Amino acid sequence: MSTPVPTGDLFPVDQHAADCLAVLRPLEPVRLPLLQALDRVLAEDVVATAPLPGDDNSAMDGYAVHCDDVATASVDTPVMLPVVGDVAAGGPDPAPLARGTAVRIMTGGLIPAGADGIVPVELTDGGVTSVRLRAPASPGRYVRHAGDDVAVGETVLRAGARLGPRQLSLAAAVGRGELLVRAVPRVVVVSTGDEVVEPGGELLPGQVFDSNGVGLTASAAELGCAAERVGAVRDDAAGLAAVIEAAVARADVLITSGGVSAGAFDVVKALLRRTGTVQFRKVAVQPGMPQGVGVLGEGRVPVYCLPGNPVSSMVSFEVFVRPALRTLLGEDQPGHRVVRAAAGRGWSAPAGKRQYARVLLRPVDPDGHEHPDPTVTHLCTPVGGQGSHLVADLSTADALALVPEDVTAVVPGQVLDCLVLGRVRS
Ligand SMILES: Nc1nc2c(c(=O)[nH]1)N[C@H]1C(S)=C(S)[C@@H](COP(=O)(O)OP(=O)(O)OC[C@H]3O[C@@H](n4cnc5c(N)ncnc54)[C@H](O)[C@@H]3O)O[C@H]1N2
Ligand code: MOO
Repeated sequence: MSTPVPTGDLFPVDQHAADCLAVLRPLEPVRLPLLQALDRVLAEDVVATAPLPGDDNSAMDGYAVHCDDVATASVDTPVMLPVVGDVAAGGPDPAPLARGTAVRIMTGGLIPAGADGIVPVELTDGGVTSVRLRAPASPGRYVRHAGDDVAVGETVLRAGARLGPRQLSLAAAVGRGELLVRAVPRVVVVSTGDEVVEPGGELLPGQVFDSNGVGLTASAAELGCAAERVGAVRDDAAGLAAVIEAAVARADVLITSGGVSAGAFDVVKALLRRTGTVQFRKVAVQPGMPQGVGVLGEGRVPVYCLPGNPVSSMVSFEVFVRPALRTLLGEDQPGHRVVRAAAGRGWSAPAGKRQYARVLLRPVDPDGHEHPDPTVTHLCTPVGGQGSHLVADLSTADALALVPEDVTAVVPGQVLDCLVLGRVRS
């Protein structure tokens, strides 16, 4: 892990983000039948071993002809040709077509050698032994050539692609029955705190529902991880140690919330610091200053210890954990989706910390007159409140506006990079 560069006594945001990636180890990929690979991330390049289409074939039901034989055909002067056979899709290789003859051909049927055009059945009398053709054919028209779509040796899907229906269909079309895909990371989320209780019950004075556990687990699941929420664990070192040990045994990634600041009962920090493999630090970020990162157990399972304040835990996930999980998922572009937005109004930011302000986005005027810089696509305005406990305002936000460490006041019109929140998949 990297050595801190001084930012006062705060740890630089980018170094913490780099450490969050450095603790990852790639998971073994698995080979799955196509339909089980839906929504998974491809772990291999898929290369076509045959052209697509595989052969020259007809795009229409009609008649395969020599174009020269029907050059004069029209409604008033139809051309009659003997029909020497039928070609169905999937049928045997047809015999070469002699001049002055036609074959009835179906969509997908192989073009006989010599034939260079198709007359669709609608422009004929549909004859079986002989056919009256009311229109000419032009060479190559309605013929789908071998390799039109995909050439032999072409890479049709690249490792890192998310496999949706169209990608699976393409894999099938080039002849694959199975694909090598990334394993689904098992993510276990452990909430901590004596005051934290199961959502849906009754609250006693001072208690809060486990909103962090729900939000973090849903965030990991939305990315495609197998996410499991462990209900709140009490601030008791022995109990927490047992829960964490069990979680590490079945997890590829462990996320904790709470217990990482300076309080007398911050057991996550107290317990995991003793392992020597988890670093706790105050990161130069708001919200989300207290953070832990490291590995646990013989399997060196990555662990991210996020602060308990609800907005801090969710923003920390977005900034630090989301890119790590997307990397583990094998996505080719695990970074944040960023839009550039001009501030609709000003607001204050803390000195020496990078602020991730919760903002609403709206697209700038599509005529482009609203902002002279064409890379600025949106306007951003802060949601009601920026406090680390304001989950209602967080839920309305579209993005996190990145306010650099040296900015203490965002002025109206200032251009900021904004990390778009919500489902963004490669
Ligand atoms: N003296 C100091 N106090 C604090 C500092 C500091 O540097 N010095 N840092 C502050 C900052 S910034 C943050 S963020 C919080 C982080 O605290 P912890 O990670 O130790 O979290 P807790 O103390 O356990 O809880 C904080 C807050 O969040 C509520 N909480 C906790 N877990 C959940 C949950 N699963 N669902 C919903 N809400 C939860 C908890 O009730 C507390 O209100 O520390 C500051 N203090
Ligand atoms: O840094 Mo804390 O995460 O703002 O409340």
